Amino acid sequence: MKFSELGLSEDLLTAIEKHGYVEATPIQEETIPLTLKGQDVIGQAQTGTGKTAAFGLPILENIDPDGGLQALIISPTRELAIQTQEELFKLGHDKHVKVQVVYGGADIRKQINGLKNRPNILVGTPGRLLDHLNRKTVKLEGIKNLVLDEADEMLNMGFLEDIESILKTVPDERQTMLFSATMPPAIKRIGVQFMHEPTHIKVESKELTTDLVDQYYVKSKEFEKFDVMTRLFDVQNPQLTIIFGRTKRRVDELAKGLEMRGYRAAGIHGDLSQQMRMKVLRDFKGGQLDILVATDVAARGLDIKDVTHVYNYDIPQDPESYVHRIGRTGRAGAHGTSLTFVSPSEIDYLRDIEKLTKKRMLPLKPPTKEEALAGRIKTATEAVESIITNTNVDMISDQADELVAKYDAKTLAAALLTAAAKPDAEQVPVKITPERPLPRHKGGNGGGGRSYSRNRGGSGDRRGNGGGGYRGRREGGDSDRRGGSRDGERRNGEKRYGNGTRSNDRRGSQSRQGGNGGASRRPFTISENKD
Ligand SMILES: Nc1ncnc2c1ncn2[C@@H]1O[C@H](COP(=O)(O)OP(=O)(O)OP(=O)(O)O)[C@@H](O)[C@H]1O
Repeated sequence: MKFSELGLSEDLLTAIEKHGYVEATPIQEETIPLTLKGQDVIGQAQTGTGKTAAFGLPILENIDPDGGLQALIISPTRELAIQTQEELFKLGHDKHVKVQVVYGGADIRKQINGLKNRPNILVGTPGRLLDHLNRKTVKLEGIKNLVLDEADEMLNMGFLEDIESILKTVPDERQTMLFSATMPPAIKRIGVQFMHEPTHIKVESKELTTDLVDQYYVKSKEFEKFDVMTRLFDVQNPQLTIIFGRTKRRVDELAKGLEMRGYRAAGIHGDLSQQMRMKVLRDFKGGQLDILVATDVAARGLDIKDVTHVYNYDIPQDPESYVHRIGRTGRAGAHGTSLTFVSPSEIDYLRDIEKLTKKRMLPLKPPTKEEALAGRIKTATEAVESIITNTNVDMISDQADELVAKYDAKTLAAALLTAAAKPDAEQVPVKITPERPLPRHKGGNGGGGRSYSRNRGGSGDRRGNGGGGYRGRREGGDSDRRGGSRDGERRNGEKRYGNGTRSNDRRGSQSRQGGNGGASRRPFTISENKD
């Protein structure tokens, strides 16, 4: 359906067109007319289907740019808050709508100065919003529209108290919107208490996850996982990848290990400074990194273009988390692949996920060393071909002549391929501290039977609670349940193989431009439904 049929004004329709949107997505089509009328809405649709614009456009439509603060959007993570601010700013630019973002880990004085400019829409994370409320640097009495983005996350026990405190200061006569791809019934019941006769719009689809993502799993023992993963990289040749780990320590170690093996990788989690978090994300978006290793801090809402693969190095404890993690790929019509490692004792968790998503993951056999090497050489061959295309022979003609006089063509080609393939990289020892597998649980609960008790877990160690209470989170949305993070371990991706140029790096720019269309992603072995 065209946006022009949804009741939006010319100003916004022009902005939407500039933004490159042609047709409204189903969630936009169904919710925009209702929200324009002022109704409370729970909007549920698959990841990457445009929920931000679904709640953002009606808000922008009704904003009076001279009317001060009228809308509040609460986000679970800083990065998501920033992203939402940016999107609404762009869409509302022609209408001169002022959109500000406040989040933890950033200079509060700058935010206070910004707030003096009387924004119309405020996007924020709960902790920092509360901070501003306590300092009286923000007043919410003019709020007409309230959005809890990633609503189930916002209403889980880690955030609920903060949300309740914030909502006490927002007028009751407001429009409230909850949006998420997942909405467990127990959480929805909590949310409804903050709403007035809401309509639940659930974009019906057979599955909860988008069918644009091919979902695989690999059975693997804890100590084998790292090598299996890098072998999978060799055969799959992923272009832009997010790896999710369970703890901050895990994320640090994986990022470091990948760098040691020559990959351009960096980690992101809640113990890093906000500056570092933003730098890592910027580098990933800008092509300076090929692999982002993350805790669940990056699982919700982040919209990064062209992520081709999501790897769950650790299977998530709750099925909803899986939906959001793999939803970082397969967005806005693009295609993606996800792969989840599962230890033999964690298989019940996998089945729980499948019950929630109503989709089977396909089992995948770990590639052998030989298959991995073949994958590396294939990628290296493509890299060499690209180097040849871009080589200016005249520039190093004399040295080239010398080499040609000394060696035969095959030796030269093999040397070039070896340099590009770095077959020794797999030998670089990488030690990843073993994590205990998730506690066994009997008779999968299908994602519906967890108790959303009011225990507030904070950021402590949640392991071993057997999935009883929903996990607790603090600002930053980091679900890390254990400490042990090591700040600043991230190193420059080129260090280890530093004498090569970046374009010589097989994980480098070549692999990003290559556009291999998935052809080189295929050759890995699929053994159908062994479990
Ligand atoms: N009507 C549209 N046409 C084309 N692209 C769109 C449209 N609406 C949104 N998009 C784009 O689709 C991508 C995903 O949108 P968005 O981030 O809002 O998804 P989401 O449903 O909120 O996902 P998640 O559940 O992961 O938060 C964004 O890049 C956005 O700009």
